[in-house]
Amino acid sequence: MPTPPDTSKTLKLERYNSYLRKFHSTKLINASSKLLFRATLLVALLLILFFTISYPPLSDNPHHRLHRHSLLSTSLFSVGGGAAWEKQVRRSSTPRRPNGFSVLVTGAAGFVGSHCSLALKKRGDGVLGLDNFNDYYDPSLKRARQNLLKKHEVFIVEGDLNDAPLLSKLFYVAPFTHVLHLAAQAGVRYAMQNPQSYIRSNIAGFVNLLEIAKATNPQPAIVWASSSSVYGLNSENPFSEIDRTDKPASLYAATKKAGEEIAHTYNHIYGLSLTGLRFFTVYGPWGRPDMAYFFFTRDILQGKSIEIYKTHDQKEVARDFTYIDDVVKGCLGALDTAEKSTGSGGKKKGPAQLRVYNLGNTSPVPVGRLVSILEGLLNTKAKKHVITMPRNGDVPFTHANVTLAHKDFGYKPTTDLASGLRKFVKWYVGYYGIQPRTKKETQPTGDESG
Ligand SMILES: O=C(O)[C@H]1O[C@H](OP(=O)(O)OP(=O)(O)OC[C@H]2O[C@@H](n3ccc(=O)[nH]c3=O)[C@H](O)[C@@H]2O)[C@H](O)[C@@H](O)[C@H]1O
Repeated sequence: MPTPPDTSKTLKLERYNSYLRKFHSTKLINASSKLLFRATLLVALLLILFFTISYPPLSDNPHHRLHRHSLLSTSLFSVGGGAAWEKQVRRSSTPRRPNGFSVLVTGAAGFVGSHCSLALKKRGDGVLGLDNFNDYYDPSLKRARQNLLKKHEVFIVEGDLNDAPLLSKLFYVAPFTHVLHLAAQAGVRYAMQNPQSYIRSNIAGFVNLLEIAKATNPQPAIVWASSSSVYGLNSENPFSEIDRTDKPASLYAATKKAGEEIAHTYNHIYGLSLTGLRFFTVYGPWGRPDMAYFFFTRDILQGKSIEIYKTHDQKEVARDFTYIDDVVKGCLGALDTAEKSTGSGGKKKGPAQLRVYNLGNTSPVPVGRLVSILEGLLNTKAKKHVITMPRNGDVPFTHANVTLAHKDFGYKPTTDLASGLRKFVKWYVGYYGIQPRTKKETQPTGDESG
């Protein structure tokens, strides 16, 4: 019988191989588990880091518990410009003086907005600007104002009042104590060309801002720009805050009047502290090119004719022109005396302050006189064309009684039209690089009337 083959060696070898296979697969599993564990840990750490930078703990920022919910529910972590952007928002809005304010200034690249932002920043308040840089007038002027503010460390976020996620994010990132709401569609006559823009900015945008502000915790106090135009066809003289304002002459005026009523509602339901300021034809350096004193200056210098309105009963049209520095003092006075809102997170806790003030110059000047002052300052005779005021929403005259603003925060305008226009013209020729004309160069031209 043949001897059976010796399998003991083969068996041993197989057992050994199987042991080796088991050993290697266990090692492989261990290694991949370790790798998976480390990767998970890294991702977790990165996530923690991201949320810590983007959203400080609520205990650090009690301002917006509600907004955390809305931000999460609508996936708004991506709103704004990331961590560096948020840092800029925080830095700009943080006050540098003890008990300083943190103010959101809407319309910060605008005329009144840029002046107020600088004044607040200079005294140590935190200021964050918001502006949509629309092209109602030359946006390069708004960019120039933005650059000026940047030099003074005021950051302007580019965005629209109607952008609720953006506003929520700003209120979440920066605990504003105050809002100075100056963003608006301005201009009386333009309302006939583009009525919807007045509804979008002055009504829908304002309501959007109030909706966000009322939901914050604590709510900010709000000071906002109303207008002398709310007096409309009022015939009381001078205009006092207790006079009727139910006869607006333009859609612009109607939207500002609507703003005052909307302010009443948010004060009544939610306890928001609201102060409306009725500005009277504000003028000065860095002003608005759509306003008469500004484009009269441009047209006089370019030798173009200008139209001076007279009333339907052949009287001169007059305005209570108010110099920007006086208005800025009024805005800061209103902010300083604004009481805290009483509501929190959308619930009213008690009665809150609701105010309206005239901010005018108390001294109306006919438009013809304004033109004479400009002619003197520019050493140039204007080509005047006097016409009956078109039916464009203009009112014949404005005249402010400022007793209330004086009593409550010491408002006292100190700049007459001639001194204010001198400062404006100095800025204008400097900004546009115009060589001032000497008396000899002046070309006398006859006044044209029509
Ligand atoms: O107080 C306000 O609440 C408003 O003030 C400003 O409106 P107004 O007082 O109408 O200023 P502005 O247009 O400069 O006309 C000045 C004068 O020139 C007359 N005017 C105007 C144009 C023209 O071609 N000829 C002319 O005689 C005109 O009849 C008027 O008498 C802001 O623009 C407005 O946004 C709002 O803030």
